[in-house]
Amino acid sequence: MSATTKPLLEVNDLVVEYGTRRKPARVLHEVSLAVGAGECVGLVGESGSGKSTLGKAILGLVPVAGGRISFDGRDITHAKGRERRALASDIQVVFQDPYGSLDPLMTIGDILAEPLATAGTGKREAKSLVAEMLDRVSLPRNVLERYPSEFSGGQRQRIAIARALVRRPRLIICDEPVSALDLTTQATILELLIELQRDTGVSYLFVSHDLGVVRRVCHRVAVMYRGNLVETGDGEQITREPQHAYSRRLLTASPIADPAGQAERRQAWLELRQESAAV
Ligand SMILES: Nc1ncnc2c1ncn2[C@@H]1O[C@H](COP(=O)(O)OP(=O)(O)OP(=O)(O)O)[C@@H](O)[C@H]1O
Repeated sequence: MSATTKPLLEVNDLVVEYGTRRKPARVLHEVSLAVGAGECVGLVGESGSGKSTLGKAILGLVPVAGGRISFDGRDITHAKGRERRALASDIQVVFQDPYGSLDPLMTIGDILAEPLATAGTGKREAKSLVAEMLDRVSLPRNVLERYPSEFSGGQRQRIAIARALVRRPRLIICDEPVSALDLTTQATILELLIELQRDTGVSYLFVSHDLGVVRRVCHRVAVMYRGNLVETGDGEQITREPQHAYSRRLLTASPIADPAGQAERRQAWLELRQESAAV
């Protein structure tokens, strides 16, 4: 991160513990990570390494036992109540399971309008924002009266992405957003996420156990192992010369997908960052 561009999200020495006060189980050990404006940072690691817990801590869904989380220079580590609700305008999430994350009793129209109603957006403006989001995720307007059960996994994930985007957040935590989908659908959703980032400048913290997926969409990659962040770098570099033994193992287990595309995407982001620093 250059001195001229401050990261949008900064996590410093973050500690999260589950269990009880008497018998705490530490699952994040002083984790530090930064995500710049318009950047996609991938968080990879095996199951149980603490990736989702880090995402949840940023969203305020688990208590923080130590360290600090800042968003746009503001300390949000222990934000609660009104302050936390207001943060929903800036930080949103897309979960892994497009079947469980959409309320089956709500129409798509209501699902997409709900975050706007919570934010106090007027009905007319909400209607036009919802229509715009449907266009962005390539869904027709006639889905509004229908229910989640009428859609495929990929279509549901498009709806979940539209819902995350509708308040125009600056950061989306994507928690394994494609791992419940078949390979072809994975590819189209990843393309959609890349395109949306290019068009809106939103940042992503992209959680995945799949290094191949992360390399495809992310400018930088952070590797987690047993609650520790063991390595951060660009995907190219981690693939070429992994520093940590665990990264080497992760690499051996991952098919290498599109290294040229990843390098190109990182370069584009670096150029964008330089341009915005120069303004
Ligand atoms: N609510 C909870 N209570 C107690 N322990 C938990 C809780 N949630 C997660 N853990 C434990 O915390 C550790 C980290 O879990 P976490 O879900 O963050 O890992 P992960 O890397 O996201 O794994 P996965 O890829 O399987 O989702 C694991 O050991 C898990 O068992």
